Amino acid sequence: MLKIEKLTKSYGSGKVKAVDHIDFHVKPGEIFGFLGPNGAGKTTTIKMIVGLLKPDEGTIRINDVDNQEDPLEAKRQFSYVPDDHEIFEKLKGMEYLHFMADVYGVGTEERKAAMERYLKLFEMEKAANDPISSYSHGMKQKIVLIGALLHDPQVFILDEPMVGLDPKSSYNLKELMKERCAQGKSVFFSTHVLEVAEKLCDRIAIINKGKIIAQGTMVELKGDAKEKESLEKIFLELTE
Ligand SMILES: Nc1ncnc2c1ncn2[C@@H]1O[C@H](COP(=O)(O)OP(=O)(O)OP(=O)(O)O)[C@@H](O)[C@H]1O
Repeated sequence: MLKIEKLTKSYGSGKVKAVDHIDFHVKPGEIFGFLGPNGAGKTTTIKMIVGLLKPDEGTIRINDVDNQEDPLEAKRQFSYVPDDHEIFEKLKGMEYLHFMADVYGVGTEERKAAMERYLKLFEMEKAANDPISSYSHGMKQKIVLIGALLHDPQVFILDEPMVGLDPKSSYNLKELMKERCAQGKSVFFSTHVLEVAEKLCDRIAIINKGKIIAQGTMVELKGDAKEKESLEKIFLELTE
């Protein structure tokens, strides 16, 4: 569903190798966590997957569509929730949602039902009529999440999605991730919250200095580590 092979990206004419020949495969029905210390290469990887950065080498297939050969079709296969919220602040929440639904060609009835469901779930019904410029960080995160869910993507890609969400919204997002996976869709997200990754993810990859240093289920990762304990201990041991 999301297949990454030999993906590589350098900045500053090759001086900083941010991502160095990484491979991973997110299967249908899987929640896949992407972990790593600050500056490890997570956001660079995600930006290549969603088409915001051009890889130096490697391939990215989203739902069997190569994102360099057919970028438009590849973009129809996923939704992306970035870690910064560079959205149209002058729009009202509702206007932004209609814009997103238009971009993805979501029909009138379908968008109405999805908006009703997700605005209620994230307690944004009233705020949807206010300009996004008046929103808190968490509210911006929620409107971006709702916009990303409207076209019911096969692959849901999120960069640090829990940051700024209150406990209830964070819980609801985790439940939504599980629901999507039960429907055979995939979720790929980066996080620094190891407890969330440990509880939620079917599989995890740990990236450090641009290279994937461990990958697998929690059981498999524990098998690789000296300390057969928490993901936190495994993470600290592998990235030290
Ligand atoms: N636009 C850029 N120009 C030059 N170097 C960059 C640029 N963006 C990222 N880098 C460098 O690439 C490396 C990987 O950065 P990246 O943002 O992908 O890491 P990250 O794992 O997402 O980090 P964090 O957890 O801190 O968000 C770092 O060394 C970073 O300094």
